[in-house]
Amino acid sequence: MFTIVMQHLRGKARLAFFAAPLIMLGEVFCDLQQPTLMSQIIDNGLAKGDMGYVIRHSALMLLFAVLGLLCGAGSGVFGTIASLKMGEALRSHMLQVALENRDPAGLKPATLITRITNDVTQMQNLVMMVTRGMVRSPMLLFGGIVMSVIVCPNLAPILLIAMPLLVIFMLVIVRRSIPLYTKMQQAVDRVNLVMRENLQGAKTIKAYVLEDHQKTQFDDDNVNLQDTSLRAAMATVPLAPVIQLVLNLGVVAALAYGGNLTIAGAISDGQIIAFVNYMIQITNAMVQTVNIITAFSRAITSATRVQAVLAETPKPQELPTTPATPQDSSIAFDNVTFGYQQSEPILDQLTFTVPAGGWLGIIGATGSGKSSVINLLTRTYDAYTGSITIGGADIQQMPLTAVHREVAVALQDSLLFSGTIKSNLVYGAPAATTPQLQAAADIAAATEFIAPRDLGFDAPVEQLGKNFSGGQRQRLNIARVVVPDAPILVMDDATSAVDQVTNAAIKANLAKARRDKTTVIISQRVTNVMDCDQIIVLDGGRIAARGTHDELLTRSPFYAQLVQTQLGGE
Ligand SMILES: Nc1ncnc2c1ncn2[C@@H]1O[C@H](COP(=O)(O)OP(=O)(O)OP(=O)(O)O)[C@@H](O)[C@H]1O
Repeated sequence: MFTIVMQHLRGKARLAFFAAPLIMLGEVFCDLQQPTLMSQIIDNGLAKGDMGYVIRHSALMLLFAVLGLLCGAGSGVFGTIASLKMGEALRSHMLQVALENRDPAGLKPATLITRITNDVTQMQNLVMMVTRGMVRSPMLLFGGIVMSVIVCPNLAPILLIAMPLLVIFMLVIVRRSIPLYTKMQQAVDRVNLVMRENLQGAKTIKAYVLEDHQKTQFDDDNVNLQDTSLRAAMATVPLAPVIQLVLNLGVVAALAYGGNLTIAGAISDGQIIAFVNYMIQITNAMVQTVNIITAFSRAITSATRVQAVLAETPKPQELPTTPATPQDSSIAFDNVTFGYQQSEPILDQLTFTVPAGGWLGIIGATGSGKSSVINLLTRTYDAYTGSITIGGADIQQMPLTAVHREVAVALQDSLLFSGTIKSNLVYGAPAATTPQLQAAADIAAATEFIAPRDLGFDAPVEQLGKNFSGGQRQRLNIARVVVPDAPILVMDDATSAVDQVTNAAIKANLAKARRDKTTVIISQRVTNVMDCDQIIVLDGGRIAARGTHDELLTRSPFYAQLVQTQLGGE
């Protein structure tokens, strides 16, 4: 946990982290002066009727109080800065890990969100408490004990009995509470997951009239969260009252025993009052220590969960000493075999080539492996056998960014981000000009719904593109992928939600814009692939047939059947 905190405290934040406890030492020093000064006022001022002594020492008490206040405020400001900056750096690091992770299966969004928000907040709380309390509490505790023994050694045995009992009690409670806090964080994860699914699937839930069912399920998870939170809180509840009780009994013992000693003339009234005051300071310090330990136990659980996310950091890509550079935009798969789980091959000994400027169509039943081909081409997964080259360059020998510059992919799931149409279209080419955006929108047949909007390309896009229809989102997605004009364009079922007429227009526009540029069309619609130079029919991860549209009509019963079903007698 300390490593994570220190790694994310940089520059001024690290300075603030160390400055806060140092300044806090000033407050502790000032606080520790008060009981002694009070005792001196009673014994040397009031008892002897020396009002000058009383006034001078009262002024000194006031001075220490003001100095202590200033030190406390300064320490608070520095502690807050350290805590906020650490949280900011840690959140941004975790988000970066999540974004760079090439196998998103390891990081489920719901748990990731809880970890980035809730768990980081627990760690921030700890930083805040550590910077203020870590010095204050032990110093007040230690200083209080030392000062009380110095001021009134006769009453020291009371402390020697009370303190060890309290320390043992605290350790037992903390040991019990840590596993409970782990369970509580898991319950928060579960509530987040269910809430996220319900919000995302709101339409489906309504369509199946499942509102009550989903609500009951959510209530169950909520009750579970409440139970675990309550049990975790209950585990630490006895701490403060027990500490208070033991130390109050100590005060009573000090007054009773000390009273007898005063009568016997062994100690003065001022010494008893100072001792009792130090005991109160010790009590406060112990309660603060308990709070810190509770925050520690929560933060340790959170740190473990945060560490699990940071551990997903992709290993830095080992760049080849001489990176391969594609000579052109041709693609070659040579004997490629791949499975998401090693035991189950999804692609089996796949071999095909697309010459530079060629158009390849890939068609096949659902689950036949069409998208997996593209997952390999874009290096989303690397664990395959055989070789894949672009322009003669092995993609394993190319930096990932170079692969992504070569290959632009329009996926079926057209995810838009909140912002404007323009901010979405320039994702792959930040310097794109308005005429370039206009040309891309024309190709994607998106101009017809962009132009009528008051702000045109500056029109707002809501979260996930909710203010556009499914087909419109796909058209914006196609425009976005066309803007950078990559050497290789892949359309993976990218027009599945677009109507037939618009689909035909997009197809014609693309054919014109990318006449001599390598293009791969993956589709369930025969019309989308039938004009390609070469069409591959995939079946269970194997190439069942290949050829032109006319050739496949005779070579592939599956293709012929598709044509018959989709085009009828045409
Ligand atoms: N990330 C993944 N982890 C595990 N298995 C996967 C993953 N992605 C796909 N698969 C499996 O790989 C097989 C091929 O999936 P793929 O998405 O390549 O098929 P597809 O032909 O594109 O299907 P569709 O036309 O339905 O999009 C399927 O059986 C699928 O369940």
